[in-house]
Amino acid sequence: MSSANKNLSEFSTSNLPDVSQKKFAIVVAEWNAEVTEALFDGAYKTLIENGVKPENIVRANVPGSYELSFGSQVYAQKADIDAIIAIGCVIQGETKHNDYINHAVAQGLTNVSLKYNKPVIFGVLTPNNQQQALDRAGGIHGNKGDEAAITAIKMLALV
Ligand SMILES: Nc1c(NC[C@H](O)[C@H](O)[C@H](O)CO)[nH]c(=O)[nH]c1=O
Ligand SMILES: CC(=O)[C@@H](O)COP(=O)(O)O
Repeated sequence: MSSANKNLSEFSTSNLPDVSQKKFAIVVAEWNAEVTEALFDGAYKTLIENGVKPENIVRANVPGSYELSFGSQVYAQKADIDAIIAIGCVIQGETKHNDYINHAVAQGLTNVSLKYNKPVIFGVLTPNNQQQALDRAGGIHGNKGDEAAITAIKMLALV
């Protein structure tokens, strides 16, 4: 389906669970920081807007998206962390390097989530170019960070 001129991050905030006592870790890749900082800002803002207390949000940085799996695992094994949001942006280059990163981090985050029985949200953009990334980090297609935060909250209704 074409994504032209659509906000790809539209979501419902009805029937969200009470997360006033829930603690979130946001793990942020430093590669493409202009994009990942915008995604983090969106995720943080959305968590707060939907009932999460500032003191219950912890942030950690990792060098690149490939390291998001390990960074997320560090927090998933902490008893007081209820959900993890992994933020990254992997922009296609000349080689297949981005494909390997994307597949590794998608599978890695899934593995962490299942191993520790906690929501680990895939807040990683995989654009073909910088503009596509900016469009999805507060641009014409919304902010994937907002979407990742709502997803984390919704998943806590299950556990
Ligand atoms: N090119 C991008 C990278 N590359 C770095 C890797 O994520 C990783 O840190 C390195 O391979 C060492 O393990 N990372 C991104 O997040 N985004 C990119 O566009
Ligand atoms: C996705 C990346 O790691 C990127 O820096 C790789 O670029 P290239 O495929 O041109 O080496």
